[in-house]
Amino acid sequence: METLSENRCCGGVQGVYRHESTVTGTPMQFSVYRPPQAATGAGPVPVLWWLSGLTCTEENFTTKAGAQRYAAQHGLVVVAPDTSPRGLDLPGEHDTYDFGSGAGFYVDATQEPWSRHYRMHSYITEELPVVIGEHFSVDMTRQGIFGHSMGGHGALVLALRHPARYRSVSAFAPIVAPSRVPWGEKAFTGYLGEDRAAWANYDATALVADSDWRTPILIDQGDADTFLGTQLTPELFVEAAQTAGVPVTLRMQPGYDHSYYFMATFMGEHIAHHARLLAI
Ligand SMILES: N[C@@H](CCC(=O)N[C@@H](CSC=O)C(=O)NCC(=O)O)C(=O)O
Repeated sequence: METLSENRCCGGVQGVYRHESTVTGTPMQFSVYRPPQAATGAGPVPVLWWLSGLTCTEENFTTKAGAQRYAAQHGLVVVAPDTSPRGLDLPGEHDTYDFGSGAGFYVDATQEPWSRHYRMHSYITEELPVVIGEHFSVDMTRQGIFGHSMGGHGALVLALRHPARYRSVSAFAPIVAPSRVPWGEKAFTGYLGEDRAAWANYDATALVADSDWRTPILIDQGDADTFLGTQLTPELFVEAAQTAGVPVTLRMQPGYDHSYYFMATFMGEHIAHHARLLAI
């Protein structure tokens, strides 16, 4: 692992790192915030994973979300991976903002030419945790996950598919039913193929219908978000969760849009939500 930068922040350290991923077959960058508690020798601290949305790298969350202050307050390491492999030039990979680079959708692609490199599900659940565990003082028995939009989709899917791994989950403006909206249909067709049966493994609304997840899920959604009705459809997830007995709170936030200004406003409440569940 190579250190690209480290800056003192809120009493801890905000770092950016790079490693060679065998899962994606590319170099991958990620950011890690270490709170002051991680430096005092007080013992390993819980890990909170952040998954970003379309067009993001590991940097957007680090510079725009204002999460470090709250992570420091609660003593959480926060890891933010990139949103796709980089450094490739697959056909069409860089042509549109919602597919290919910056748009890995947290799936393991099965379709050529994506299947060799676009394996973000395995990267985030298998390879990166090992790297984090080796290099940082973290308690891997206490992991939570949250994210935004495409990353909110990723957070919900990873938590529902790996309930023994993640103790807490929340999301900002998540794409909750990718199989049924244009962003998801485009990505899943490209990465997973035409057979929609294969899509259900990566669709939070399909997954929650058959889930025994029982810790509270927090979702914040701005009602002035221009993607709300067409791409995000949070009511579909809430309905399926309630039917399955999965506790979910959807907070419609008046006047807020899809931006990091919205997320920065409620970031403290999301991190407190995770800290409460990870303290158990
Ligand atoms: N360029 C696109 C929209 C891109 C966009 O809004 N990206 C969001 C995530 S959207 C869902 O995953 C984002 O987080 N952007 C980075 C940022 O720093 O704001 C369009 O114009 O429609």
